[in-house]
Order: sequence, then C-alpha cells, then structure tokens
Amino acid sequence: MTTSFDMWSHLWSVAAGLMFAWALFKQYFPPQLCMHIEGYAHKAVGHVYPYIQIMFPEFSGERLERCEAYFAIQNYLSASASARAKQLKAESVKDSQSLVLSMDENEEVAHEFEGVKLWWSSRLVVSWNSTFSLQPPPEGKRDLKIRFLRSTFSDLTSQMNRSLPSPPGFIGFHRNHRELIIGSYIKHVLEKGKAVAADNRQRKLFTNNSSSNWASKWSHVSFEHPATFDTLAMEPRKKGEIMNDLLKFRQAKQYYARIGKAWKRGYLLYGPPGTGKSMMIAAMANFLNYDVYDLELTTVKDNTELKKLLIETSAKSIIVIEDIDCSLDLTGQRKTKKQENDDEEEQVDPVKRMAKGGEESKDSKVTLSGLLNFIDGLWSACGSERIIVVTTNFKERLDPALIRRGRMDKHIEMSYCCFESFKVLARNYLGVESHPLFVTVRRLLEETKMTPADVAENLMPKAEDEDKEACLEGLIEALEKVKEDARKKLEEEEEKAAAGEAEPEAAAARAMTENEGQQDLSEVKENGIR
Ligand SMILES: Nc1ncnc2c1ncn2[C@@H]1O[C@H](COP(=O)(O)OP(=O)(O)OP(=O)(O)O)[C@@H](O)[C@H]1O
Repeated sequence: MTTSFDMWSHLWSVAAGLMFAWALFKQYFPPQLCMHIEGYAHKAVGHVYPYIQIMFPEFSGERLERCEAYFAIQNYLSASASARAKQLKAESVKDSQSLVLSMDENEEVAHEFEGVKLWWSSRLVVSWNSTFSLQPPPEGKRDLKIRFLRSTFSDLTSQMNRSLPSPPGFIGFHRNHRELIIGSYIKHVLEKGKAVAADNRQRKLFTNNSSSNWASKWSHVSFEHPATFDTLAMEPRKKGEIMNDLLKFRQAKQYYARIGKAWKRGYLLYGPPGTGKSMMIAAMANFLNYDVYDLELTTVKDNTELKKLLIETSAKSIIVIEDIDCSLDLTGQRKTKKQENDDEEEQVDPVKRMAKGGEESKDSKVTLSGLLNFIDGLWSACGSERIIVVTTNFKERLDPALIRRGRMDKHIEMSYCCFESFKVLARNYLGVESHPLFVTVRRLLEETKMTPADVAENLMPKAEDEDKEACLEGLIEALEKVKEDARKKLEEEEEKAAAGEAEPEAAAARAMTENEGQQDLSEVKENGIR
C-alpha cells in the first residue's frame, strides 16, 4: 500500500514538473511546433502505459483500470488542441449537417449498465504522422480529424477488446465486470449508436419518373413532412394499436426469419377523402424514421418496370400507392398468363400494338397480377424491413386478392372526426385542452359527420383577432350547417323513395281498376246477350 502511495506521489510530481516546463516552453515557441511535440508525447504515453501496467500490477489491479495519472497527462496534452477540434467539429456539422457521434474532447461521461458503473473518456488525436511543418494543417488533415471524431464510439469499443487504454479514448470499469462489459455492454452501445445514427439521418421522399433515360427509376427530395402521431387526430386506442404494430414490426427481424417470411408488412388505409390517410403515412415515416417511396402506378410502363422499381427500393422504407382504385383498373379479374404474355409482347412489338389498338397507347400496362407479385411475390423478398401502404377511398372496389392478409396485413379505417380526434385538433390548432363549448361540439360530432380535414379547417384562425372561442363557435356553426344539410338531404331521399314506392302502387291500382272495368263490361255484355 505504501509502495503504491509512493509511486503515485512520484508520478504526480514528475507530471507536475513536466507540465510546468511545457507551459513555459509553449510561451516562447510557435504553436504548430508545440502541437507536433504534444502529439509525439501523447503517443509515447500511450505506448508506455501498457508496460507500466505489467511492471506494476497493482497499478491496474485493486484500483479501477482507469489510471488517474495517465488521464491527467493525456488531458493536459490534448487540451491545447481541443479548442481547434471543437471548431472543426462545429464546421463539419454546419457544412454537412451530418451526425458527429462523439463526446467532446477530454470529456468524461459516467454511465451505469446493469448496476455497473463505468466511465467513457474521449480525447482528441491529431494526425501526428504527417511530415513536420509549421504551416496550418491542410484541409485533408482536417477531414481526418473530423472522421476520427465521428468514429469515436466504434474505436472505443475496439480498444475495449484489447482492454488497453490507448487512443482515442477508453472506458474505465472495475475488472470484476470485464465479462459483462465485453459481453453485453459493447453490443448494447453499438446498437444504441446505430439507432441514434438512424434517428438523425435525413429521410428521403422518392418518386418514380416515367423517363427511362434516368440511371435510377427513382428521384428524390428530402422528406420534411411535419406530421407525427401526436398531431394525427384519431381515436387514442386505435392510434396506440398502430404504433405498437409498427414498433413490433421494426424489431421483428429475427421473428420474420424464424417463420420464413419476408420482413415486410402491408397496410391498407381506407376511408373518405380528408380523413388523414396521407398524414398517417407521413406520421408512420417520421415515427419509424423510414424513407418514403411514393409509387405512381400510372407512369409505370409494365410489370417488368414495376419489378425494377421494387428492386431499387432500400430497406427501412415505406412504399406508398395512394388512391389505388384510381391508379389503374385493378378491380377486374387477374389475367391469364397467356393474356399477360400477349400484353407484354404488344408493348415490345409496335406492329402488334398498332394492329390491335391502332394508336399507340400511353396507358400503363401494369396488371393486377403484376401488382400482386410486387407486393407479395418472390421479388418482394429481395429487400427487407419494408412497409407497403395502399390507400383508397373505396375499399369495396378493390380485388379481394389485393387486400387479403399477407398482402395487406392490417386494414385501418380512417373515419370521420370523433370527439377524441377533435380534442387532438383543438390542442394542436388552438392550444386548448378543454372549453365549455366542447360539450356542444361533442354532441354535434355524434349527430353528424365531418372529416378531420374540415374540422381542422374550421378551427384554424382566419384573422389576427380571431380567438379560440370564435374558432370554436365557427366550428359549431359549420357542424350545424352540415347537420341541417344532411337532414334536408335525408328528407328529399325519403320523399323520393316514398314517391318511388307510391308509383308502382298507383300503377297497380290503375291496372286493377282497368281490369275490374273490363270485367264489368264483359258481364254487362254477357247479361245483355242473355
Ligand atoms: N386525422 C387527421 N388528423 C389531423 N389532421 C388531419 C387529419 N385528417 C386530415 N387532416 C388534415 O387534412 C389535410 C388533408 O388530409 P389527408 O390528405 O391526409 O387526407 P386523405 O385521407 O389522404 O385524403 P385523400 O383521400 O383525398 O387523399 C391534412 O393535411 C391535415 O391538415
């Protein structure tokens, strides 16, 4: 114990002396030269430390594996470079908006994992291998440093496997927990790191263009739709169910592999216009952090092109076919193989095409079976972690094969605004959780049908001075009007129906009268003859 104490005090004295001398040196010599010297010293300490460990086992034994003296010197050496590194890091973030997965230089972060305490420490390493120069480092060198900062986490983990605290940083923990740290903690950190990277990645919205000259069939813009499940007006229970389903899907890689199914899921969103189907897709993409492929079926030439498009989609994406009932005539029966082949031949052979149709058709030749294969055929398994969302206003018009489970695993009805949905909209649009006028709104929503899009529109202030109460009153007025219109329409329909029913009765009565008249006449005639 005494030996250990002596050794520590000696080390500290040497370190303090060195630091003092170095501080003086730096006052009189150019900063670039100092930076290089610091780099070499930095490296030297890294090399020497393992030998210290071997020579003095108690140094890394009963104590934590992290060595305080080593830290102090390291921190001191890299302190002067830290300001520069911070600047570089800020530049890199500003320029590329990319993620920098690192801690600040010389920062220590305490962490607890399954009851075990550990410390992360990072430090800056400058590219010291470069030729000696008093000039500022060129741009390329800067990149090196930035990249280095980005890879800090993985570097740390690789250092862990060797369990030597050498650059760029290290983890301190008690050696009793070595198995836990190397066995589970590293895996845990890597997974978390990946999730953070995915969360911060810029999502893309792809669209398929009809031009075949393009290298890729998809072109994209960045996806910046602000919709989330928080802003989506929907019955909370239903919303929770969908969110759980999505989460379960995202984590089900092994499950899908085990059951021998492609890792994909189909959602059918159906309901009247303005009930939030598109908004739901955006909320899904934001929730899962997936890219969105908006597939415009009418511009897809044929089934082969559809296949190509499918192959070009990436994992972690949502493929959307909106208003599928309007895209193509997919409501009929599937064509036979021969019919399909004939169709495809026609597209290839202009003579055949002209012979059949006279004019060149601009229509898509995608068939229902082509689409079914796209969603659930052999080719649909060529990627993973993909969600296919199909929307329609008329579910009943779709071919049952298209919406059967396995293709469309979850059918979600997007319906008219209920009171729960209204509360979400009132919170979002007006910032109110409750209001005396809510009672009237609730009653009217139960008595009539209004889409969330219309409710939202009515809640939106139309003028600067329009307050929450005025917006709610405006909504009530609109609801009453819709109710009144619906009542009138119903009355008219009833009248028409009554008239429709009355018409056959009157005709029957007329026919009966005529019959009776004829019978009377023949009786008269008969009687007369007699
Ligand atoms: N459930 C909802 N929650 C919040 N806002 C909604 C909701 N439904 C509709 N809206 C509002 O109405 C707008 C139009 O909704 P959206 O385009 O999602 O409807 P849709 O059902 O896809 O309509 P369509 O069938 O015509 O494509 C949205 O941008 C949003 O402002």
